[in-house]
Amino acid sequence: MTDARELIGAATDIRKRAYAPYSNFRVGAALICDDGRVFPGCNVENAAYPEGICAEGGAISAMVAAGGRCIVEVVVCGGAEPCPPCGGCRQKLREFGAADLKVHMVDPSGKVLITRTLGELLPDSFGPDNLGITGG
Ligand SMILES: O=c1ccn([C@H]2C[C@H](O)[C@@H](CO)O2)c(=O)[nH]1
Ligand SMILES: [Zn+2]
Repeated sequence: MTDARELIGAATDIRKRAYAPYSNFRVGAALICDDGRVFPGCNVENAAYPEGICAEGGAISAMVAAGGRCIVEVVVCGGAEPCPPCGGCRQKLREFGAADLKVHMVDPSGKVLITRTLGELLPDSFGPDNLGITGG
């Protein structure tokens, strides 16, 4: 894993900032860009439930706002059990990550529970290349 400790630490730390009063399920995520920068995000729920955003979405937004376009590794931290990215987040990751992008699911102590590639999580995916777009 690339910069394992930094990426895992960023995900477990940001999880503490999660705003999850409705589900009480805190999630932290951190991704590392091809330029080495790390972007964390946490879930932010809303009284209008569907308006809540996932931790991964927050991290992706932070990356894009900072000019990043290529994700090389991701860590997601939920509870004691592995927290697999939801379907929507898998698709969002697909926009900026290749099929061999590693997604590590860790517990709050930082222990890696499961590692999957994005290709395993989202096989036969639809991405920018399907629209003839190679980079944004
Ligand atoms: O990978 C995941 C899975 C769930 N959640 C959030 C959404 C919601 O706030 C809470 C319960 O589903 O967890 C994430 O942030 N990332
Ligand atoms: Zn999600």
